[in-house]
Amino acid sequence: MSYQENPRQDDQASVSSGEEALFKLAFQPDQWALFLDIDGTLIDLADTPDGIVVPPDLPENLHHLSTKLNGALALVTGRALAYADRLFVPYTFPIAGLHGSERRGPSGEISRFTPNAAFEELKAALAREAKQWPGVLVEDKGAAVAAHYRQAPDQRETVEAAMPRYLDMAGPDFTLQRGKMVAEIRPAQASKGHALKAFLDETPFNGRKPIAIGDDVTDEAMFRTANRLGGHSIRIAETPAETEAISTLPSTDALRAILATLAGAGTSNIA
Ligand SMILES: O=P(O)(O)OC[C@H]1O[C@H](O[C@H]2O[C@H](CO)[C@@H](O)[C@H](O)[C@H]2O)[C@H](O)[C@@H](O)[C@@H]1O
Ligand SMILES: [Mg+2]
Repeated sequence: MSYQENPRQDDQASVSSGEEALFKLAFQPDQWALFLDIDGTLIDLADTPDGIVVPPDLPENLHHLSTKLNGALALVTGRALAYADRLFVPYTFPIAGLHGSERRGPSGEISRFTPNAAFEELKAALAREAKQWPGVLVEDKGAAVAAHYRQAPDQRETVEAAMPRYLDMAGPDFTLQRGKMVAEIRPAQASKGHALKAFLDETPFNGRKPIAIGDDVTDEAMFRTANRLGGHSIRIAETPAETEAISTLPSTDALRAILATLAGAGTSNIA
């Protein structure tokens, strides 16, 4: 397994940094909280949003790891909360969806942004126009809407040209979020960084230092927050990526292998 450090150091130092950061969970399970992005981090990317495959042992490994951290493990995703929940049945975790616009804390209480009727019309208009963009998929996520061009990279410019128009229609409560082969309009007031901080204000996350792991532009906000709070941040990146994450891991496989080890270690806690 190889790691890259940001800023780059020699390979051995990078390996130590990345692996050591995660193994802090094992040696100090009452001092750390884990924040995990989903697509491109826990789960391999696929051609379409619905094409992802959840590795069969992943939900249970996360459940065991969460138990060892006394529940201080949260998912922080751009997916809609309800969709993300379905990926990990029978387990549920504290979770932030739509890049932090909806959140279910450890108590089970859900807070979310509710768009007005005009946003429904906007989504319908985007879906209609996208029918003229061969291969582009529109994903209705409730309070957000994404236009995916992974299956039609030649449509990128068309999508990029159109989305600011839809953002204007959506108004100041919304922002344009870019991601991997996707542009989406989502509520502006939230971010993954704010979501991470909100979790840390609640039991059992409070008093712990965060480790945030992600793979995309939207995750940079939680990397910054984790770094600022004295925690650690790890970006999943097969190739060098511009990031504020303190270290990187080369693949979802590499991360899942470490999480599986952490999940399996010990009985009552990780140590
Ligand atoms: O914050 P995340 O959990 O990483 O979610 C980010 C977006 O993930 C999904 O889109 C991405 O993954 C798809 C499946 O692999 C892929 O086809 C697409 O190109 C990627 O952009 C999801 O569909 C989005 O709603 C999330 O915002
Ligand atoms: Mg991701």
